[in-house]
Amino acid sequence: MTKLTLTRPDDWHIHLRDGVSLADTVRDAGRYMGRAIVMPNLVPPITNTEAALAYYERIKAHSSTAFEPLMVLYLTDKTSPDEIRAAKASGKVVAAKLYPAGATTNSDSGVTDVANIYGVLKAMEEEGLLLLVHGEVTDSAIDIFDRERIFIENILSKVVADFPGLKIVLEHITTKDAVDFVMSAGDNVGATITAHHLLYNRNHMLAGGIRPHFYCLPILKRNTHQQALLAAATSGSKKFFLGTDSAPHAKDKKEAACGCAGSYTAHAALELYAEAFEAEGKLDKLEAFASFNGPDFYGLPRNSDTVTLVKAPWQVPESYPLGGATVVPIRAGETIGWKVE
Ligand SMILES: NC(=O)N[C@@H](CC(=O)O)C(=O)O
Ligand SMILES: [Zn+2]
Ligand SMILES: [Zn+2]
Repeated sequence: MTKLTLTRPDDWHIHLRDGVSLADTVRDAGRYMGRAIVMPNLVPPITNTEAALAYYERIKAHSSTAFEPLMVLYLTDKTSPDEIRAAKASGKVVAAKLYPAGATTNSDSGVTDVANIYGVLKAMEEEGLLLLVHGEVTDSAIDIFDRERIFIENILSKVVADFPGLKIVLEHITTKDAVDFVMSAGDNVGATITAHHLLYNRNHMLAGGIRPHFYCLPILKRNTHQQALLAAATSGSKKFFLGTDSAPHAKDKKEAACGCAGSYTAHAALELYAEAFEAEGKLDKLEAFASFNGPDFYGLPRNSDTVTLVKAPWQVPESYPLGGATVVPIRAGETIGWKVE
């Protein structure tokens, strides 16, 4: 196949950052994505509706296309059920995000114990606001490669059991354990999968030299987990959908003795997913994953126009501008086989 037309996709998990970076991140995200779930882990985080609406306007000011940001509240130990009701009433906030405190980039104000947000989760269940989850435990005694599995076993399984009416997205899943958990849960539990977790495993990051641009959280796992993610994404199951977790950090913050977590893929998101699906012989399943399953899960309409991917290899630049700095994208200096027309 050399040409593939699909319903316009959406990105159900992206980091657009703020300030001087917005012009660059919004341009990349808005090239062909119809909508994007915009992560709230700014400094300071988006913890209330007023901040979410102000952030929405800042994003829109940089968008020359119909690109529509879908806003997310950042849950803390102090979030109130009233804030959830205000968020829902705004019409712009569609979800709230659980970051276990300390689990990832800018998560210090996150939730220290899910018991602290049970009243909030109840309100979300009643209001129909989705719960998005960074699914990793933060216990320093737990091996970093086990943190997603243990989170599912010890925390998420209980939340799912206690709130059967709450729609939950386990974000950026990285393990066979997560695939199995989501598959065995009810229709109210789904998951996003990144392009980089489909294309790479921890060997790409660590064998033959350490490659900091592959370092993201949850961390790339072994090949058997990558295979489970590929099988899930291309299975046709409605539970799995596109969320790039494109998470830019300036080049010097990545290429450092203690580098930041996050990989940039918004320059070529659909193109990278197409490669992964093609390698599996499952390009016919890309449209459901990229354009149908996300809106269906969120209860939003599918986009009505299309985008076309063509087989036209191109070389990715060594870096892209990011505010006054630069970001090194996934596949920098190398070739990608597909291009969106
Ligand atoms: N994925 C990452 O490694 N980093 C994200 C945060 C996140 O999504 O966990 C970021 O904001 O940089
Ligand atoms: Zn995360
Ligand atoms: Zn993320």
